[in-house]
Amino acid sequence: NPKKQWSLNDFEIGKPLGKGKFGRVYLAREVKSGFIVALKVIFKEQIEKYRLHHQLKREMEIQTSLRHPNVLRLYGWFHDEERIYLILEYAHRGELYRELRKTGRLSEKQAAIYIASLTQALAYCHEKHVIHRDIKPENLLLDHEGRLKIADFGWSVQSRSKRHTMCGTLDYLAPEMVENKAHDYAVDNWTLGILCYEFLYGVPPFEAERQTDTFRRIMKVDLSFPSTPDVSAEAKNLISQLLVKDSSKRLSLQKITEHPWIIKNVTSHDTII
Ligand SMILES: Cc1cc(Nc2nc(/C=C/c3ccccc3)nc3cc(N4CCN(C)CC4)ccc23)n[nH]1
Repeated sequence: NPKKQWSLNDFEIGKPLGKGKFGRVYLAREVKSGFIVALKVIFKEQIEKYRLHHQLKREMEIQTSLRHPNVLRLYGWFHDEERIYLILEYAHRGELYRELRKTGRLSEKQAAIYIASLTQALAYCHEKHVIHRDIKPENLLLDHEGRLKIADFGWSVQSRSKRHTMCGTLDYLAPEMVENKAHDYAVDNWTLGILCYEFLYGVPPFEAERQTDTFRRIMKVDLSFPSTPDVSAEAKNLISQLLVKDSSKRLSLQKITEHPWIIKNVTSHDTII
């Protein structure tokens, strides 16, 4: 229940799942119910040192308010002297990018299912005036049914106006973000194009040795499709309609769900549950 005041005594802490910038994430079990969660522990001095108090507060408000099958739940939080604890939904199959590294790349059907799930999650976030801005494989988790969950709303913002803040690694950033220009919801549409390419080819489209080269390739939208693996024309068509420099010309989330490649590969039951 959301109003309960949680404390560390309510949980048995399990193995560490990963280490983020500001603390670690642990497997944990709520003692009374036996309910499994992921407990994200953040050190207050780290937050104060980088003056991220307001950003963390915003991440928590945003993630608490979002309820969608493809958005990782933030059930609640508590703090003690030195740390803040976020009680997060546990995704049993871990990080999507590890699956991507293991298999190299995904089948067109699997890639389309993930893109359709992400599109539905983003459409939900955008109607709640939330731009995620940092969708990348590291922020995508898989639950026990292999359903995709967007995690880590650290860089998302409640937005009614244009945003001007720099964030994230370059590979996934839209030109207007890389140029530090005003940007809006359409940055997430660009990122869907990046992810779709990476799901199918195993690497992001503008990858380069040095960040300056990635920057240049993004600004030029220097997009090319290798001859192998052999990727369908529909998939390339969708990617080409998302990786468009003019953000107003990118395919809308609605149009993505209606795209032939999505229709062909995703029967609705895969993503609706
Ligand atoms: C918030 C959250 C995480 C989570 N689940 C998992 N997170 C992370 C790695 C997490 C992490 C956290 C911070 C920084 C880096 C990684 N790794 C996981 C690895 C998992 N396994 C079980 C399945 N195995 C095949 C691979 C290892 C399962 C769940 C994981 N659910 N909810």
